[in-house]
Amino acid sequence: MREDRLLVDHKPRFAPWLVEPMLRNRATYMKVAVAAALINIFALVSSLFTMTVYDRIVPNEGSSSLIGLSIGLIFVIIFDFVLRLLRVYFVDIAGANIDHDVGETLFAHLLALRLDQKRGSTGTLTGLMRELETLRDFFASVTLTAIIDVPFIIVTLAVIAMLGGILVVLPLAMIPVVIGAGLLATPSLDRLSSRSLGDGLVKQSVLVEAIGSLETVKAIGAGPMLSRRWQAALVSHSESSLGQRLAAAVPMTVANSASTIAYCGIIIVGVGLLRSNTITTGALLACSILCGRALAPLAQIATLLSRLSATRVAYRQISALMDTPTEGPTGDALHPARLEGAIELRNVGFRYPGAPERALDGVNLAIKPGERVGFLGRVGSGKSTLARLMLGLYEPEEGVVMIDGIDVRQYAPAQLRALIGSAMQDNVLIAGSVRQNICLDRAVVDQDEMIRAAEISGTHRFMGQIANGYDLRLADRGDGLSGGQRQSIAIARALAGSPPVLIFDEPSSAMDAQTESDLIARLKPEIAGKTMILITHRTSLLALVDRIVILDGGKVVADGPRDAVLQRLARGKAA
Ligand SMILES: Nc1ncnc2c1ncn2[C@@H]1O[C@H](COP(=O)(O)OP(=O)(O)OP(=O)(O)O)[C@@H](O)[C@H]1O
Repeated sequence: MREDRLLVDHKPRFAPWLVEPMLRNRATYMKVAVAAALINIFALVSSLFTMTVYDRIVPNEGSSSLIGLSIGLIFVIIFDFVLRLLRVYFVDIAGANIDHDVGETLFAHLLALRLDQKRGSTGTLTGLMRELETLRDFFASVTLTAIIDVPFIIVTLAVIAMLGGILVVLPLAMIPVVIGAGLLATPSLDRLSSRSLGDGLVKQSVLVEAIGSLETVKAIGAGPMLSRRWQAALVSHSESSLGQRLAAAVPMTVANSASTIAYCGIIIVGVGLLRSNTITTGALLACSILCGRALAPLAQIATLLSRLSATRVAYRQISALMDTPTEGPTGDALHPARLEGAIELRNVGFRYPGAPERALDGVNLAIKPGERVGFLGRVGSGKSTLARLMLGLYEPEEGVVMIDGIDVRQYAPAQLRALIGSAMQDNVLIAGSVRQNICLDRAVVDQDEMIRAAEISGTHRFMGQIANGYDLRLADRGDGLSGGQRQSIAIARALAGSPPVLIFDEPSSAMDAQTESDLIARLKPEIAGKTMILITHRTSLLALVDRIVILDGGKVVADGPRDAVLQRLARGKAA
């Protein structure tokens, strides 16, 4: 038997992404527990005060004792007030810390997600991230301290038994009723919370789609279709939310009614005991006050149970996201300081998740350091896919992609991509200034380097002439700039820092002929000695390359020196 078979795959019951931040805050939660314990003790004190006043002070008209007791009680009330504030403060601090730590881990995980493992639309993923708030609300809620109050139910009941004897049966009998109602409601609450979350995610995804592409939605008249989707999502979400709230109200209402029944029962039975002189008036009053105190945590537990369902559903969803594999090797990743720029694909086959056909099939290519290769091919022939595999954004299903003779999967993804300047087809810009979009907070890109890259790409022409041009804030995804301007900034971003490998996917598709030919002239000296992958439909750009590869249906159908391949293409067309 192989050794690794002997190892049991131990999966912790509670995920470390949540447990570790909670443990880090245990000192704060301890303070909350101490405050809650003292609040419970003070609650006992105030009921004993009532009993003492009725039984000892009222019959004896002892004014000095009453003044003494009142002063003592004032101190208790002040302490109780301060402790209650502190309890809220500490719970809030712990909740905020947990929210911060979990949020950070989750965002880092989201950025490292393997693209082939990404499930759901952008809206669904953003909705899922919002579930963090449900977790935070739970850990930052004072209701959570009801758990600490639970052991004090026994203490309070013991005091009721001491003062009122048989009267303790009444609150005691209500405990299973409240717990039973809570337990009965839990399965439906779980189901409804889960449905409500799912409906909320659908709503979010319609919203993100509509807002993200508002211009297109209006231009193509997709508004009515999206409105119908939005209506359906609204109806479904409000139905499930209503059900969730109703199911949560049942145990809470049962807890309130149980408390009233126990209180009235204590008064009715207590009057009988009073007549038979079994208890004193003070004891009866103290018992009625304590009955409310004993059952209050149960009402809070009922509230907690409803929150717990929503929290459990959010936890499961976030856990599923956290369990999604991230990119990069499982062992120690390679962090190369520089790259030579050799790229090799050996028998590479690739299929997008769920796609019926392979996007790449049996691709073999060897690109030497400093070689500049143009990729041509029809729409959907696999050119962009090839670039994505070189960047390690996707892993091949078959074969291997190597950079400098090392499988791309062995590199730390962020480090590899820092050494490859890429301008992909959709050249999305990030909200922020033009400077931020070019520099991306990289230490290697200072102001001079930014301007150098911007001059080559042509960005300096339109940004350098506006006052504060580089600090011009771009809206979401670079809206507000023309397609060609966005492409120019994306090229500057790729060139900044002078990476040894460049991958350009249709870099000039939105540029006019003059802008493009100026760009080609400025790029020529810049790309000397660098490995370049240039995907294009424009023959003018081929002036930058010395070799051409043609793809068709995910396969290499031609590969050779630029002029020879172009001649063959021209002959083929002429024939
Ligand atoms: N994210 C994706 N998920 C599923 N299939 C995809 C995805 N991206 C591309 N494809 C499919 O993979 C195939 C190759 O696409 P690719 O984008 O590599 O083509 P291309 O040669 O770059 O095309 P174009 O010239 O239009 O940019 C196509 O059939 C396409 O439908």
